[in-house]
Amino acid sequence: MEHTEAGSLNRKIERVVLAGFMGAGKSTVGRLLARQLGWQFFDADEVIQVRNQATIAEIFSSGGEAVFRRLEAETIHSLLVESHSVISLGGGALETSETRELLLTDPATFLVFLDAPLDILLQRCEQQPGAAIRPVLLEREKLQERFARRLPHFRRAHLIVPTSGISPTETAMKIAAALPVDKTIGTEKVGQDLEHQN
Ligand SMILES: Nc1ncnc2c1ncn2[C@@H]1O[C@H](COP(=O)(O)OP(=O)(O)OP(=O)(O)O)[C@@H](O)[C@H]1O
Ligand SMILES: O=C(O)C1=C[C@@H](O)[C@@H](O)[C@H](O)C1
Ligand SMILES: [Mg+2]
Repeated sequence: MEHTEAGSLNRKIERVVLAGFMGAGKSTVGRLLARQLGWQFFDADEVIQVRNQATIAEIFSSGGEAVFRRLEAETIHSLLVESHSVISLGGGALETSETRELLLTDPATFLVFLDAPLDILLQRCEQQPGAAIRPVLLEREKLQERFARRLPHFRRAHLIVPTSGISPTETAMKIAAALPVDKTIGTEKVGQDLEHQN
């Protein structure tokens, strides 16, 4: 596991956001992590579909990828007001630069990249129901290119968690253990307690 420089700063975290390619485990781990922390859970892909009353496949086929990316960016932006929440992104969300910068610079957001090699990710996706109609999975010849293009964005996350060979529960536990602590508040509290004693 690897913290980037920004990821090792102690600060008050209101939101954990999970990023990674399709099959990385964002939805599975996000749900488990939210339960562990007692926080709310949002899956950006689900929220997009509910708000637009259309499946992702329908949005791709009616408006193309560009329309989907705009709806996706708006949805993620709107979720960033929620506190005590775990938010799982779609696999391509960090390709939108505004989303990327927002998630990396918002002081209350902790961005986690769930990492695994492409062959393992594809095996996981194939085992899931609905694999046959997923727009990005269907464009086989472009997958390697998408993966390579996204990797540098993912690797800027505050925390990188390799997920091969471990379970979703273990992955969620590792993230919970690596969350920054809010030392500032702790110090103030200690200071206040001492003042009361004097
Ligand atoms: N260590 C692990 N962490 C997370 N998921 C794992 C792990 N090992 C195996 N898996 C499996 O991989 C699959 C990940 O699927 P999931 O839908 O959570 O991915 P996702 O990142 O949300 O993908 P998408 O971008 O398609 O929404 C699940 O079936 C999960 O059980
Ligand atoms: O990798 C991608 O580009 C995608 C991943 C899914 O989570 C969905 O957001 C959608 O199918 C696009
Ligand atoms: Mg998902």
